[in-house]
Amino acid sequence: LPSHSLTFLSILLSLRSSLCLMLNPEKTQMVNVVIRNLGLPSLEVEVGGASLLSSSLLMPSSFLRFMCANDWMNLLIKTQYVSDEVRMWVFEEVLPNGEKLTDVINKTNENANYLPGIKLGRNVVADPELENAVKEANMLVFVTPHQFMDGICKKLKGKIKGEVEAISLVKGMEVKKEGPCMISNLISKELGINCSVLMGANIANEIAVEKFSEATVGYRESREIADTWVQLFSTPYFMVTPVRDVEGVELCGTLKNVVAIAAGFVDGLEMGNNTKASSSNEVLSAAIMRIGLREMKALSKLLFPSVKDSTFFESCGVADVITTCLGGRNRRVAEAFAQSGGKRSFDELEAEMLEGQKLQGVSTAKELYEALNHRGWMEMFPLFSTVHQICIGRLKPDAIVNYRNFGPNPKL
Ligand SMILES: NC(=O)c1ccc[n+]([C@@H]2O[C@H](COP(=O)([O-])OP(=O)(O)OC[C@H]3O[C@@H](n4cnc5c(N)ncnc54)[C@H](O)[C@@H]3O)[C@@H](O)[C@H]2O)c1
Ligand SMILES: O=P(O)(O)OC[C@H](O)CO
Repeated sequence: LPSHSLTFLSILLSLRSSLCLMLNPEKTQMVNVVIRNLGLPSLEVEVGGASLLSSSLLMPSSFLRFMCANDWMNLLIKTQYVSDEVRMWVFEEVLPNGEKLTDVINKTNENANYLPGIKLGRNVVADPELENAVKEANMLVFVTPHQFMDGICKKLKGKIKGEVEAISLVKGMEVKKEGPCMISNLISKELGINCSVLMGANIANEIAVEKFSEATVGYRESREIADTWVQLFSTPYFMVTPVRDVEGVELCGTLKNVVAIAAGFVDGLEMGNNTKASSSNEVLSAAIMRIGLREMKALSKLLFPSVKDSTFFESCGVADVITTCLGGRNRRVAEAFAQSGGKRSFDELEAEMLEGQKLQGVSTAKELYEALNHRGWMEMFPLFSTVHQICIGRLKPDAIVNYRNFGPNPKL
């Protein structure tokens, strides 16, 4: 698998193969949860055991569960430090040898599809039954490609009981008739529970090898809940900062994927050019990142006036834009798309290059385009709208460097 498949903390939420961690606070003094995105990265979480888990806000009972599927989630599942059973919801797949993915995980402690070579804790149990996996949960972590979240929430509706807190690592949005719906909102509305978010510059394969990185927890009201998530995910090499701005943090994680597609187009346009001048490419990439960040901030504040400027300087903001535009899957596949002159479709390239992992930026660009169109904001966001039009073949990839479209916009 491509190393970055770890899909970050989305681990916690992605449903490709979801996970549930069940921790018994009475037995657990210190819980270290290692989260791995699809292939490499791992995120270690230290939990102040009893004190954290017995927080009245979070856990009337004693179960912490992670619902995730793939990369990111699998990192979390490297829970050899968790004393009790860890249940992980896994989107069932049949491997080429005919075995079920969940059987293989339970037999070998390895996710052969999305995290090969990494031993999960012996207490990790892969569960293909979504409802069973979340039973008795009072902390839920969602990490799944955003396109599956609506279906997952519908299946879970009415099944989540009691005092439950959720956190979403999913970078993406749903567009409903009434406008864009952030995934944390979808979870809150469908399941009737509070949902925080965790976003940041987190390429799975780098986290897998425990390179230092940061993330931002966006919370709504309770600092106590935010601190609990921060404690849960923080490790010496994974620094988590709480910010009271759920929408701002989540929109950063969502919109940066569209900027990364634009950055990939720029890189792809250079391919085949023997005189490729890295300096000019860097200049162009920097321009795309700056323009993208400006559109991210402007749109976020238009949608939610409460969004804070300072959020864009957290890991979820400028850092994730840089990381994804330099090293993410969205950038890589968009580069291949531009190299083909737009002749190969994103679906084809995704299947060929990502081996089961899912691109977020292309569908988000479409959703964004619909939302901008619906509100009459298209002209205010030329980068966002150009990306979608290139993706569907209405414009050629080199439209991304039509700087006249991206000049100063007094409305932003
Ligand atoms: N990989 C990273 O580096 C990374 C980092 C940060 C955030 N994220 C975010 O995490 C989220 C999940 O991304 P990912 O990279 O872990 O996933 P992915 O892109 O690797 O997608 C594959 C996952 O989708 C699941 N899946 C496939 N079909 C499904 C279905 N019908 N229903 C439910 N699940 C299905 C598979 O089981 C597998 O776990 C995304 O929002 C992503 O933006 C990823
Ligand atoms: O590989 P990408 O493009 O999905 O990006 C992964 C993460 O979101 C980077 O923070």
